[in-house]
Amino acid sequence: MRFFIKLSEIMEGNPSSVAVEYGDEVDDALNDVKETGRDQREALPGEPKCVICGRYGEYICDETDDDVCSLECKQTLLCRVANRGMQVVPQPLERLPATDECFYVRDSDDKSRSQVLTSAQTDLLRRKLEINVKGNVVPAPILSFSSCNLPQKLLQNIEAAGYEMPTPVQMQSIPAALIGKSLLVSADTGSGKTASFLVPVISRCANFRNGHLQNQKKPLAMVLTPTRELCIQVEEQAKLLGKGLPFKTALVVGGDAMAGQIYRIQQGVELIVGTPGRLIDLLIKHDIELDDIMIFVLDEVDCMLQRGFRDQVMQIFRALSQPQILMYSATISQEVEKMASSLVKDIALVSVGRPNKPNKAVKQVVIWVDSKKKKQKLFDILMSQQHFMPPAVVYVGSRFGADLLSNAITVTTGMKALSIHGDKPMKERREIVRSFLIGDIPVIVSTGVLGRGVDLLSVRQVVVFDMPNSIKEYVHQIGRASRLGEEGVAIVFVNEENKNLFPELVDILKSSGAAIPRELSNSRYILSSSFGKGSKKRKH
Ligand SMILES: Nc1ncnc2c1ncn2[C@@H]1O[C@H](COP(=O)(O)OP(=O)(O)OP(=O)(O)O)[C@@H](O)[C@H]1O
Repeated sequence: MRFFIKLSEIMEGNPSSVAVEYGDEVDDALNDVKETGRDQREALPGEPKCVICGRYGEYICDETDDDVCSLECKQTLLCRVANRGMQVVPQPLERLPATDECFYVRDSDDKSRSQVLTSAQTDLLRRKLEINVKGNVVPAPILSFSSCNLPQKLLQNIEAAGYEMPTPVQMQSIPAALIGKSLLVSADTGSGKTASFLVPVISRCANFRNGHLQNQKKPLAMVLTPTRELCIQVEEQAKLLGKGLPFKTALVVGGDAMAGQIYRIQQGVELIVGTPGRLIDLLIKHDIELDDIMIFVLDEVDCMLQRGFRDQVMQIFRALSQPQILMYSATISQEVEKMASSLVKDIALVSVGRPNKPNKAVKQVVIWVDSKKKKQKLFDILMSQQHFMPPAVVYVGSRFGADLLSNAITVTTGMKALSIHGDKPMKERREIVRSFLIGDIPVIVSTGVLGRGVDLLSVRQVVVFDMPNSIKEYVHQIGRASRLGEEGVAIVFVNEENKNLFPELVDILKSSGAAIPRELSNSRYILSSSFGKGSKKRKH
């Protein structure tokens, strides 16, 4: 059984006969291939076993010759192999995996420049990469960074960053954003959304500057994010990708002196990255001209359009002259879709993978534990050689709680743990994140400030000590345990106090194939919520 689709056939073949190859069988056979390990049966004695999960190894992975039970386990296998540094991509532009987020088309020669997909090929490619698109005139996904006329220097910077191939969300949103489309994009945590807006922002800004010689350089693009930490990270990545181009950035966040930020903007920058509060402050107190802003990015858009941020974001938006808007998150509700569509006419909606669901690469281990026993349970985990995988982030619900818990960890386990939250000065927050990222601190206890967007590269374990207020935030928090499909673990403490989240949490756990603690599945809050779907709900 051959376990791949040949991209060369998408590219060259007659669209009506594009073959998805599973041995000699075509299309229909696709339905028979097990998507996940859960769809597969146990192996009978003497039968091959999946090298990942041990179920019936019905298929042979072409790239490694190992037995696997499903597309999901094949993906996991390929990720592992890739992480071990083995070359598993067989031929440039030859093979495209069925649902493999971390296994992309390699851009190794110039062939891709001339390749234009027909609409049938585009549909097939989108189906394979789980890309859904709604809206008019959305270009086909790109197969390589070099296929969309990016400035040469930007291509070099992308390569220097180690990005060999675009991820699926980049494949679709980069070409669409480059032609000026406004987009609402949802894709998994850790799937490369940041570069998917930075690449077009940098390209469009650099091209504009090269084409318009002006003395006064007003900002051309603005990215808003909900936290200072995320702004810092986005600006750093923008600098890296924009190096050597006419592309300067300014960071506008609270906690840093405003004078320096204004000075920098007045010297002429292309991109402002900031939090809404500080930006409004700056706009009210100082004369910053925003009329040249042509791209407005809302990262973590669902959070940015929530009460709390929405008014500030709208105030900033109204100060701009109808820019292209790019909006991104791993969690986008219908309400956000409606709000986004009302902001801008002719918006395109792009979603990659399973919207609003946790990243499949994060294993969720949910433990029922009473509030009074949570600390001890956490200490047990941190002191267990088997279960502790530093560096780890522990998420709590309050600033005070973060301080108390980090002290308690240090006292009880002897391990260095620090807290991070909104009451700490900016300088200290920067230093804490830096020490954590370079491995000086094995455990960081955080409120929501590190819950969304931040790319904590080496983190493979998070502990959700206090469940956040919504399942959306939960999806983002546990998403810190995996980047680009690498496997991670989220240990999650739940108890009766989180009852308002039980129905959604159980749905999420079921859809991820995670074990559900007995107390949770037997809870009357679950039983009553699933009782007679469509009939009236009981009131508690
Ligand atoms: N094409 C690529 N090739 C290799 N690595 C990439 C590529 N694109 C992005 N990355 C890396 O993948 C990691 C995750 O990307 P990023 O932080 O943008 O994810 P995200 O989708 O914004 O996640 P989240 O929703 O959690 O914010 C980063 O370390 C980034 O540098």
